[in-house]
Amino acid sequence: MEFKSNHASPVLTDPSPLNKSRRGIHSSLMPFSQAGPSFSGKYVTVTRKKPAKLDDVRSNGWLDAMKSSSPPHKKLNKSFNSEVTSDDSEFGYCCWLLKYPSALNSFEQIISYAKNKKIAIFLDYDGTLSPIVDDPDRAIMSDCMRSAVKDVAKYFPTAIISGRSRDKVYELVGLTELYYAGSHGMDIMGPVNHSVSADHLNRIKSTDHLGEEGNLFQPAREFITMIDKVFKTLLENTKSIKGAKVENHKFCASVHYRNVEEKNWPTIAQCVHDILKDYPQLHLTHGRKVLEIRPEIDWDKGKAVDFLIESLGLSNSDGVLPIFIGDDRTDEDAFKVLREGNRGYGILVSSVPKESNAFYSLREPSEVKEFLSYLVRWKKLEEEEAEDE
Ligand SMILES: O=P(O)(O)OC[C@H]1O[C@H](O[C@H]2O[C@H](CO)[C@@H](O)[C@H](O)[C@H]2O)[C@H](O)[C@@H](O)[C@@H]1O
Repeated sequence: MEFKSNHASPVLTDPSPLNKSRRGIHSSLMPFSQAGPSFSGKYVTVTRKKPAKLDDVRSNGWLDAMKSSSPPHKKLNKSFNSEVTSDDSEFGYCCWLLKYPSALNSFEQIISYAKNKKIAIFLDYDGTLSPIVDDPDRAIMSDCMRSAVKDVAKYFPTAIISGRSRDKVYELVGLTELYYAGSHGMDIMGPVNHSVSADHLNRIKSTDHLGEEGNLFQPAREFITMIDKVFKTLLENTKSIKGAKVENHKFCASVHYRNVEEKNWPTIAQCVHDILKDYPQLHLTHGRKVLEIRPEIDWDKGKAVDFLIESLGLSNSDGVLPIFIGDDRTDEDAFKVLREGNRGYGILVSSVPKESNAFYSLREPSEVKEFLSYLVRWKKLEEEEAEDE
């Protein structure tokens, strides 16, 4: 079955830059002219920055990228609900499942491949362990999810790799038995007891939230001051845009537009563009209704997965099966690393069809919880059987 077509395709193709060659926002995409005040004739006229024609922005794909960056809210779906629409989208989803089968329905297959292998679990936070909500500060993980993650970490080395700051994600998850990587993997606290190759020069010994010794790896250390400055400027420049929210993740900064009226999205884009113009050492990535400014270094969630696998002493082995579960564009880097090396499974969490480097899919965080519980049950059983033998 062909999923991609120009019309009425069930698949949301992703027009945003997943690859590094399309980083940043070209100035032609911006809504305002860059010219300053001009003076003419006998009257002094100040040329106001003019909003660009929406059509220009649209034809360049910028607004499309912003729009397609997250599925619509459930509450919106309801208000526009019609049986035909929901049947159509359900059909589209079922077709999509042929390409990205449900990890729950494919569980037997996954564990048959995992037999005699050591599974390592990598989890994204927002949209994977917690549902997507309007206010990023209210993205709370349920108690059942917390206990599912806690259980899985008893049996498998488990790490959370989030776009949020490491401190923030630890605060939200609150489990001491995991490894945490914040800022899209630019801030990793890994285990200390395994040797890591010498090229990871930014690795230093440190203590974790419990005061335990760990290996702290921060490849973008020199950007901390710059990101803080960028965060403050963004805060100032977006303060008049209703609904805009800026976050400082220490090694990257985010500008949320989920709660901003669509007509103001070009203004958000302008603010981000202005920053990128001033800081060529930074670049843009897209998340779910969020623009993120990151250091221009060769590091992402995929590299973070590799780093953690090595830190855990699990690299260089056919006996390891890494599984990464995530929901947004930044998770694609990790899916890609696992797919390219044929090393493990990426599982995309999505309730709508979209192109991905993942192998399997789960519809929403509740299915993630179920999948983690399946893994625990299977492992327990395997251990009990081994004891009986
Ligand atoms: O890598 P993640 O753990 O998935 O973090 C990615 C971003 O997550 C947060 O934003 C997203 O979730 C919010 C709460 O549900 C939602 O309001 C927002 O629209 C989403 O983009 C976080 O606030 C971002 O800073 C992270 O980069």
